[in-house]
Amino acid sequence: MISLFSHYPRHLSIQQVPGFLFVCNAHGQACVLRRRAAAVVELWKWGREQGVVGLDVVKAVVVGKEEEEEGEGLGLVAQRAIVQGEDVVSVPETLWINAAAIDDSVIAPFCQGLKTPWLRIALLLLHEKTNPNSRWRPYLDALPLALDSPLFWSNEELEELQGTQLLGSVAGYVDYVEKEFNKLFQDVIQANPQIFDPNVFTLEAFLWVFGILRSRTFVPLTGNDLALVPFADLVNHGARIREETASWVKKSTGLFWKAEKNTNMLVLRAPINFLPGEQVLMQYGRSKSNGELALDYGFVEGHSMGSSIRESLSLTLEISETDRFADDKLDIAELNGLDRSVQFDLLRGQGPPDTMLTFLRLTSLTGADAFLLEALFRNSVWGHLSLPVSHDNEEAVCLTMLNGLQAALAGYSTTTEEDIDLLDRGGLSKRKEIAIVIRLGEKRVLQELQTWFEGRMAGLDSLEYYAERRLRDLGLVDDTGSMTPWVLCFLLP
Ligand SMILES: C[S@@+](CC[C@H](N)C(=O)[O-])C[C@H]1O[C@@H](n2cnc3c(N)ncnc32)[C@H](O)[C@@H]1O
Repeated sequence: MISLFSHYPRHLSIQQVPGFLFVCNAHGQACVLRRRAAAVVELWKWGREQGVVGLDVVKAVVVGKEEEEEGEGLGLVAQRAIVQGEDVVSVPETLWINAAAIDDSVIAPFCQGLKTPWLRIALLLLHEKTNPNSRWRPYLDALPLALDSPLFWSNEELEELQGTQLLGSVAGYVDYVEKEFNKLFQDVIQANPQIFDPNVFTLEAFLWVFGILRSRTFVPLTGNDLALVPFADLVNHGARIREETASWVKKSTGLFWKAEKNTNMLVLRAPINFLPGEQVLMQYGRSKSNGELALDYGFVEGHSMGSSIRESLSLTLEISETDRFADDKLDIAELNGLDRSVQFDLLRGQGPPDTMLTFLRLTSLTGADAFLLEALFRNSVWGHLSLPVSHDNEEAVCLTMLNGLQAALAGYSTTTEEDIDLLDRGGLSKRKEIAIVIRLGEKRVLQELQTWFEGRMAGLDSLEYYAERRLRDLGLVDDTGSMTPWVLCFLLP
């Protein structure tokens, strides 16, 4: 038995807290943007005082129309021509919100046992947010309050994601944040209410910080070096940026013989040329799927972009524990760097990956083909499985996939045609459009796979299988598949 698709709850219960953290309607969005645009004036003043370089090269503005819910929020616009590779803005580490800032803060003693970098930063960010005299005040005032990642959608909005893998990921992320928060609440917050007001350090607030960190931090300031960098985090994503070179670059400045004067800078480097008045953009990740873009940043590259590279889906296949050959199959999988359960990333337009087909043949191996599982074949079996093994095995692979694909497609509440029609008609809210682009993309990948496996099923009789290949390798059949004359002589009475 193969478990094809991970099953996730279809309905989630994610509470949205009205008020200071989340303001979610279109009108609220416009107000928030106006407030943020005003806060940016103070931010620029603060940045100049604090030694940020390049604040005359770019200006922060509301991108698109303020009243438009669909906009990109704030963005950086070039005030003069900027050339590819130029250091646009450089922000000294003294302004970053990172591990070093925590060490300098009153909350440092409470963070000592905390291993997870984002939780430590969450504590600092929320602590500073409630401090009117915070040294990051102008930055904190310019941060968005509402985020469009599905982590922050209402249940009604999440309904639009019914059947999608993204919905499962949303549930997984919320669950993760909740577990981390509960532990932190017990170990740190509850025990120190004089420092961490339990009315401020709530699950909703942590989810907001989680969303802020996922949407505003970039390599190399991720993982253990996680840092929020004011100014540099105002750069938006440009689908047209094809360059893979990093736009966030960490630089050490100063004189090497005056080591104590050295300071780290985060440089926002131009990935391409920008004309005066053009928005300065970076590439958030060429290999990110629309699902990942939605989860991390709250936007997708829509179907109008005419590109399918963002349409993808992960498929988890596994060796059933009840399979009588499970141990041998697992042994072979492990010998080839895989596990009992393997996740495959499927991209639109690319068909099933070769490793997935090989793994599927392994999981489906049974009956007369099971001789390939014998120890004698242990080192060569993976190579044999990379090509069709037998009619029965290949048929089992196709049937398993087709059944799984059909079940997955049945989980969506709309058809591809309905989704395309909705997108073509337009007038959708930002979140609804994200949901439609996601479910359409997933369905297209699934349907493409369906077509591929149906085609394979129809052509089972014309495939070459292990037995024929073996005869050919031994020179017992020629390239056309006919028995060589001496074998025929031997076989004929
Ligand atoms: C690093 S911040 C960039 C600054 C942000 N626009 C702001 O208002 O503060 C990333 C966020 O900007 C928005 N964003 C960036 N690029 C976008 C794009 N191409 N389309 C829509 N929204 C975008 C998303 O809300 C994303 O989560």
